[in-house]
Amino acid sequence: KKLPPGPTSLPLIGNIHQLVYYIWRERGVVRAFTYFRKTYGDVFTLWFGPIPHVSICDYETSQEVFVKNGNKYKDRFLPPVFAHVSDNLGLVSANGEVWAEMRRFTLLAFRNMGVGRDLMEERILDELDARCAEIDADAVNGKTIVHTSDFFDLTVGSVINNTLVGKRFDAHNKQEFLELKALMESTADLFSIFDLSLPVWIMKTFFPNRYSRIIEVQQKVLNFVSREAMERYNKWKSGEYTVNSEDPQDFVEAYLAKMEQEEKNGESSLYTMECLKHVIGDLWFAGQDTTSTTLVSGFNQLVNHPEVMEKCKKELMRLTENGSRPLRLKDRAESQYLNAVIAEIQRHASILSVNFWRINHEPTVVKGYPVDSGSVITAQLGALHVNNDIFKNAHEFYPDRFIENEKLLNQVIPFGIGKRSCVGENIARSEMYLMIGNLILRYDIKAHGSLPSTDDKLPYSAGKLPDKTMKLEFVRL
Ligand code: HEM
Repeated sequence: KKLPPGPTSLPLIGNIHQLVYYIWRERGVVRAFTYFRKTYGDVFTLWFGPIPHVSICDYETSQEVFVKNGNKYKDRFLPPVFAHVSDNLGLVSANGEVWAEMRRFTLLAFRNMGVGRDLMEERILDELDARCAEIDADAVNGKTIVHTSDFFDLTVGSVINNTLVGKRFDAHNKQEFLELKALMESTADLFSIFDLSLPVWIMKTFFPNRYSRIIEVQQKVLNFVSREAMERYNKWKSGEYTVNSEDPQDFVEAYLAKMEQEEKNGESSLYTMECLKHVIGDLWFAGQDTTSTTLVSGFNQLVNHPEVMEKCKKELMRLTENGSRPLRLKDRAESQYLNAVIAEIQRHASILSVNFWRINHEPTVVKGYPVDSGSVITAQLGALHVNNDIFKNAHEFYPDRFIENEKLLNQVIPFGIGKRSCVGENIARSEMYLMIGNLILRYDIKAHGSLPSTDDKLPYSAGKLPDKTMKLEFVRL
């Protein structure tokens, strides 16, 4: 096989033994990738059993491969059990026509719902106002103590739910959110490395109980997350509810409007309720924990760097005439320091230590190396964000690096790159800007008790996890 360089592989197991060894020696997955990058260059190959995985650890090559030649790398490479469970429906785990159609539709629906602009801004600010009212009501001697992770989980979950099915979570239906969150988390414990590598027929034949449990939990999650969409669909079919196709108020209404239109045209359609269940599940799953985790990781950094928060506050006070109005998305052009702080938060949070894989169906060339078809390829975002050649003293939390060199901002790509990059990027960027900015503007914020750790709590796994034990003290200004 023609492939970029990498450690010598063994038959059957490939480089798995070296990978395990270097993850252990370097004390983490991202550090092991950094070791391979330094040894073999920005593009290297690791064989996971019989399949070669090409990792790209620099921005320029990622841009060349996934943007300029993006059409060649559109398909996700999925563990067999994932492909089986998703049945090629939805967004994250679908490929081909279904994925392309659902992605196009989702981006259009988000745009029509005002994502990145005024309408979405209102939704986020309303949510934040409601949560801040709770903080203020709970204040004792002017101070409120809040569990950071619970706070952002609910705030972000509420924005997503409101966008998807038009319902926010508050004190009355918080239990519903907690149930959904617990269900989502139960799927994370469902798959071991072992399950991910087995062909489905082996699983069905030799581990039928495990197989049934995976299917059962997946169905339970999808049914729960899409229950309101199903209710509305049934009401629409029985004539109890009319779809507002001119101005859909949420994602489900936009989808039902599309179904109605396709039904009228009398063509066979990809827009089925089964597919909607998967799309909603994917948007919920990919959108809630990612954003909330980034915000928690960000506030862990901020309370450890009060001087950064102070500098932000000064900038935001100036932009909002001393806090007499909320910070808005239109302020982004003027808030260079807050923009730099968010970029530095995302660079450190960089939630995927191992990014999703794509498959190349035809022979290509990557950074001058020929790559045969059938390889698996990805931009390793975690390793890319700690590259000391690009981000000097990468381990330091130093937002000013982006003020000193604005071009560095482009090199931070936490939402991935190219055709399969994050569809929720604009929502997440709006949430982070408005939530971080307006909280700093409204409150003096400190850690309650000892300062949180800024280390990754799961360095040996595919995803990063910040210290989620921290509580924040809010004092209204
Ligand atoms: C800070 C928050 C977020 C981060 C860091 C993040 C990061 C990512 C990354 C790295 C990918 C994979 C890109 C690739 O394969 O190259 C992705 C995909 C995706 N994200 Fe996000 N995401 C965030 C928020 C959201 C939100 C708010 C939503 C939904 C509203 C969302 C929905 C999705 C979906 C559906 C995909 C799959 C896209 C596809 O396969 O075409 N994400 N995200």
